[in-house]
Amino acid sequence: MTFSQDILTRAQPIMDTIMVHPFVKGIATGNVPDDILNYYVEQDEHYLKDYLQVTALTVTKTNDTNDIARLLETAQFISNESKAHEIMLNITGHHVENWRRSPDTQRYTDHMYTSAYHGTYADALAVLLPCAWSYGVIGRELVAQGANNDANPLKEWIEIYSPQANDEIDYNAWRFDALERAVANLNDSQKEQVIQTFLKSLEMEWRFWEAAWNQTQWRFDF
Ligand SMILES: Cc1ncc(CO)c(N)n1
Repeated sequence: MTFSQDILTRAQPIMDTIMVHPFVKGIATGNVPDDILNYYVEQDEHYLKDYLQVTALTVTKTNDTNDIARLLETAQFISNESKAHEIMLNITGHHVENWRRSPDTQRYTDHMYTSAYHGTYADALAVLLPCAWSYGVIGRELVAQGANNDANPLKEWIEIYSPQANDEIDYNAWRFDALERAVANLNDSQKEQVIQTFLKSLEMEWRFWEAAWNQTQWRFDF
């Protein structure tokens, strides 16, 4: 079994649970309460800013110029993500107000910074991967279910994240390929560390949906 296959096998139970999360099922039917969409977008604005910065940190951890170029290209996807946010905000009529970063968002972004800053190149790739990979799975599966129909106000949101037939590069395939190369010279315990980093990010993805669904906040105002 390759390293990527091992990761994907261990990721499956978490990914299956994300697919049946009420928020994700709500996206499939186009029914998500406004408060939940607003909370999600407000938190995702924080998240995506940090995602870009951690991508920049990851760039400094490799000397492979092709990987560097690809990482910089993935940062360009951020403009699509702004569109994804606009689709949700058009439904609710909300404008981003820079709400306080929630405990779950803080925990996820702290995990990203810590892994990328203190870890190897492989750790940095692994901490970023579940973000794009899990949304790619959501997009693909919702399109396969026909959820991107004209009656769904989140149709375009789904299509932003689903792989397109005319995509020139399969970035998630490249991400796993880069990770495979990055772990090639690591020993077994270092490899296990990389898998843990990936799976923790994937659980944080589940928590991100869950936090929005439950509108999780800090207990105190300070
Ligand atoms: C939390 C989170 N994970 C993944 C994505 C997809 O890039 C996103 N926009 N937000």
